[in-house]
Amino acid sequence: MPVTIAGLVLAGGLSRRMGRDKASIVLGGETLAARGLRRLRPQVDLLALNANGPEGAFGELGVPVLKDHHAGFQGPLAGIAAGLAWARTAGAAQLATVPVDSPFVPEDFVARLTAAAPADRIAVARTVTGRHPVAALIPTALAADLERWLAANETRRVNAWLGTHPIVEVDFPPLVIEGEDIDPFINLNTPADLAVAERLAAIR
Ligand SMILES: Nc1nc2c(ncn2[C@@H]2O[C@H](COP(=O)(O)OP(=O)(O)OP(=O)(O)O)[C@@H](O)[C@H]2O)c(=O)[nH]1
Repeated sequence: MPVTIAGLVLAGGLSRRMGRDKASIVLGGETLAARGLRRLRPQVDLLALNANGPEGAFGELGVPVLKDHHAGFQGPLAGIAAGLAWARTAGAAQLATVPVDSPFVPEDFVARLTAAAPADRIAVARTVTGRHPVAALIPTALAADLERWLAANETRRVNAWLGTHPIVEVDFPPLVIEGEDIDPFINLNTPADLAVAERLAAIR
């Protein structure tokens, strides 16, 4: 039987450097939340958004909106924990996570990860700029392990938890746009990053 894969767009952060909620920023006529979901949808069997805004926000997107179980904006690991619990309950064997502020997630993101790693291993995307720890495919069997780890540890660094498991790093080539190499997991943290993405989205 094929493995059921759930997808999660991580949009639970505070967007302090951007100065406004990144998930609601419009790029190429759609919000980054809608864009992230649209790009991930064909790659997975079920889909959710992780966001910590007011109740009912993002309701128009038609996917479950998962809030962190851990109060106080504890970073993406809290969102991943909420996603793993949801995906496991829904019967998925693996959870693919992407950050909402990566608008060029490749069409073969999940396919490359599944091809490179057995279903019981964590697979993480890597490009020339290094590892992208929140662009990952994680067995849902690790849901309880992550909860225990969060309870037992102060740090919330994603790489700190990943380091407690064997990881398969999966290489992704650059996107070539107008002869320029672009990291497919480019991250929009600031208004300047957004200006670059607006230029790229207009071309692409
Ligand atoms: N669930 C959840 N996700 C988070 C949290 N903080 C960051 N993220 C997500 O983690 C990814 C990387 O986020 P960052 O850019 O480091 O943080 P941010 O809050 O979005 O932005 P800054 O406030 O500028 O650091 C994005 O997908 C965020 O939505 C959090 O407290 N909870």
